[in-house]
Amino acid sequence: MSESTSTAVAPESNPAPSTGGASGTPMIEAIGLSKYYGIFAATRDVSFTVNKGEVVAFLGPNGAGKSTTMKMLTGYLSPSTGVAKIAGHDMSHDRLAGSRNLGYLPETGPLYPEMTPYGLLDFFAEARGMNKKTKRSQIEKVVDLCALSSVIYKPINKLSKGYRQRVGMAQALIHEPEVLILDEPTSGLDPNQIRGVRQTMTRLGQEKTILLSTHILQEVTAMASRVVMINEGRKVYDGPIDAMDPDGNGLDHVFADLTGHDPVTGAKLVSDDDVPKRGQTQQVDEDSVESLENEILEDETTEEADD
Ligand SMILES: Nc1ncnc2c1ncn2[C@@H]1O[C@H](COP(=O)(O)OP(=O)(O)OP(=O)(O)O)[C@@H](O)[C@H]1O
Repeated sequence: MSESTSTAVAPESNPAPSTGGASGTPMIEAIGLSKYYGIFAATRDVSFTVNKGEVVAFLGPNGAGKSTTMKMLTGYLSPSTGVAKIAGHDMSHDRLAGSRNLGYLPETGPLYPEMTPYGLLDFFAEARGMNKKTKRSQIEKVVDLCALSSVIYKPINKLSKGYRQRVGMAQALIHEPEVLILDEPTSGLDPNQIRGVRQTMTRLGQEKTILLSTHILQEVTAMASRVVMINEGRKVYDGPIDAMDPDGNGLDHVFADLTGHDPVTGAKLVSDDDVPKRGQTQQVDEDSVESLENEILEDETTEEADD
């Protein structure tokens, strides 16, 4: 796995995408991604890059816009503005080529819950154009990797959440993609299942480029080397985990700080627009300052004339 090469500190409200180091090949690129539902912005101008071999945790509280960003990256949702690229392919215009390199685990788990894991994997392998022999060996491989052999012929909707999640993972891996986008892969699992998924991810992280969303902070240190964090649709941090907490207050504290919450009570402290971005000094709108100065000047001139 390559070292993280991103900048430690984030960004202004309208940042250029992080391009990583000179040798890094960008495999996942979010370039100014915004998604509007009416006037509500689910994400606002989100930009970041994940280079080949990186494992990046995509952090944020509930409703921050993680799934929306991931859906845009995978081509399941069209961005209102911005561009999503997988392995260099624009997912709005060249989704098929991008999808060849991509495995996606949606937050909702595998599609077609009435099928069996075997039926589902066979269906996706077929759709990916595999011949009989390749299909059989790929199914065996992912069933083994995701420890699914005991449930392979049971309907997916009768499986526990942990097994369903593993079926989703197997489906994402069936065509050996270089890039994995995993939306909360451990959500709703018990501690043993979480350990299992983390082990699988650690193994996969040796050779793949992974973006995984979570709001579990332990997950971050266990699996990723870098963090991209969003809050209420905006990117608030992009950098290595080590640089997130320079004062040693703990990741819980940093998470609260970056999302404008009290680190002790968890209560929301300020409106999103007032939450400072890490490394961002308060921006002064020079146009407003100038117009305010002009107004004051006009007032003073009028007063002088009145005198
Ligand atoms: N189709 C939609 N129409 C309107 N609003 C939506 C739609 N989809 C998502 N949203 C809103 O966009 C915001 C971001 O949602 P999103 O699911 O991306 O957040 P998330 O970070 O993945 O949250 P969670 O951790 O709870 O899964 C939320 O306020 C959500 O209610």
